[in-house]
Amino acid sequence: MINVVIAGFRGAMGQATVQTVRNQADMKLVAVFDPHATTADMTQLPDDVALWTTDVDVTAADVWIDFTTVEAAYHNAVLAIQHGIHPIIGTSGLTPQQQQELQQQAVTAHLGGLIVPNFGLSAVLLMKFAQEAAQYFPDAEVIEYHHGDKPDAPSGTASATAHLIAKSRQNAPQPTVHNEARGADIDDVPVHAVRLPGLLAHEEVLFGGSGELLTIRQDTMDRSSFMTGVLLATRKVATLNELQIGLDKVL
Ligand SMILES: NC(=O)C1=CN([C@@H]2O[C@H](COP(=O)(O)OP(=O)(O)OC[C@H]3O[C@@H](n4cnc5c(N)ncnc54)[C@H](OP(=O)(O)O)[C@@H]3O)[C@@H](O)[C@H]2O)C=CC1
Ligand SMILES: O=C(O)C1=N[C@H](C(=O)O)C[C@H](O)C1
Repeated sequence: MINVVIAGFRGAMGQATVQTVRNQADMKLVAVFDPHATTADMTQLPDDVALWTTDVDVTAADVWIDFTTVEAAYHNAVLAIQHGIHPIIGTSGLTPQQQQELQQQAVTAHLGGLIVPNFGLSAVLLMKFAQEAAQYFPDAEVIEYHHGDKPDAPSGTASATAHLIAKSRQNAPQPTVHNEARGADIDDVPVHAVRLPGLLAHEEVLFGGSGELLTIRQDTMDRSSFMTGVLLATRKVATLNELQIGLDKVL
């Protein structure tokens, strides 16, 4: 049995994850973590699910699934690692430095974990294909589209895609003139963020070559698409011996 704690259980992703975990025969939701929650927020959950509101409450679980905010996620991951709970961080927006610090803490604690920019298979494949395309088309731009409630920009997926493109391309790209209208500069990859009601989560990568264009696009229509990846990560995270980045590490 895999004992799971979910942080951010009242949010859109947290609620979907609570339902999904509770439907698995090999998983048990032992607790939810939210410093702002009260027992009144627990009405939908069975009596044997604990509410953890402070770090001293945190006791025993195998896996910590985090869908919170960028302000909370780093602290939550530290807490999980300190208590020997494998972290699966779905929350976006951790800086490369924060990710490296957490990786170092996991090494010290001899604990595996995952930081997952996107649990959806279409986005995981988009990142893989973008990495491959960047070897042949060094000139690339990322456009991500999300629902209007998303507070962070660019998305975690777009940042990860830009890092992977930069790592993969060997030739220097054409120099880009940077001004506000050219998007954020992530590893010399321009990244553009669109926020509109009606959207959920979508990403395009445009590669330009001499007289040709390649466009790779993925569309997330429903949050259920993330749940297969969440379950896969929950089942496999204990097999990792460090804090890895990307769902592909357990595919
Ligand atoms: N990796 C992936 O595939 C995906 C990642 N995400 C990411 O997941 C995160 C959450 O998204 P979403 O569910 O849409 O956002 P929501 O705003 O719906 O939910 C966030 C929740 O986090 C809670 N929260 C805030 N601070 C803490 C804390 N310190 N400890 C525990 N809970 C806390 C909030 O509760 P309160 O009201 O009390 O503040 C809220 O319920 C975002 O970063 C998003 O980008 C989203 C989709 C897929
Ligand atoms: O906030 C969201 O909705 C999403 N966040 C993640 C991100 O920032 O990349 C994953 C997905 O795009 C949905």
